[in-house]
Amino acid sequence: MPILTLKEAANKIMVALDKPDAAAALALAEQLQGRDCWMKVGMELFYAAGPSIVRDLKSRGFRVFLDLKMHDIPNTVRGGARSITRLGVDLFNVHGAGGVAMMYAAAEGVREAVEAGDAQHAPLVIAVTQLTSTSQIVLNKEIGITGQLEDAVVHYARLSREAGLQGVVASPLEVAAIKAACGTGFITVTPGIRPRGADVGDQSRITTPRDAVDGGTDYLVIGRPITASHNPAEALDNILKEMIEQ
Ligand SMILES: O=c1ccn([C@@H]2O[C@H](COP(=O)(O)O)[C@@H](O)[C@H]2O)c(=O)[nH]1
Repeated sequence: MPILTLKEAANKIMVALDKPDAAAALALAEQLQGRDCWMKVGMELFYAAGPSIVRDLKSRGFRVFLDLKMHDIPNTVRGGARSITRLGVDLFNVHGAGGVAMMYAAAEGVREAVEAGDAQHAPLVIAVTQLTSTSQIVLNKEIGITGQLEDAVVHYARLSREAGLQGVVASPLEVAAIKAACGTGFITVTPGIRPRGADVGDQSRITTPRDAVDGGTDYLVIGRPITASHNPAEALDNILKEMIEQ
């Protein structure tokens, strides 16, 4: 794996701003300003703060991943994708379990918003494969999908590529298999990142930041190891240091 510069490493980090309101999220984002990382806005923050949080983060120079994991009938997802595209986010996601027609509708919604002149750029659209909190046992015994978890992830990755999406959300452990199946340019966005000794919490399929980089992932989604730290900027800097160490 080629050694990364500090800027390249920071560009790969998406900080999960899982905060209860805009004030808390922006206070945290400001502590991390100047480091070139992305901000990920998920359900907790978006449902509390609304679309203005995207504009607030964009105006501070951050790239924004809107992580709302749409999963609905194709017509509804198409409309959702149009609205999200108008917001100016850089990346958003849908659930691969919605199927090819639903994922295709998301991509269509993006095109429609851009062609109508409602958006300055087209966001990337990616699909969630299997949540990183899902274990092999839960997949087989509870959700009822048989076979290996990695195969289920690769199956969704193939479907999302077929639907014209640009990548997937998966664990760093599945990156090699996804790239082998869908090509190296197919984007992998990987939560389930835990620095050595960090609390695993509800995640199941995890690696360290360094192992994720060495495994070839494009983006590392990191929440609590940074956001729950008493010094988030220092926690992020330590992760960056680990990612670029020779
Ligand atoms: O499969 C998935 C999809 C999304 N996430 C999101 O990533 C972050 C991870 O936060 P941590 O605190 O580092 O666990 C969180 O916002 C999830 O909603 C995921 O973990 N797994």
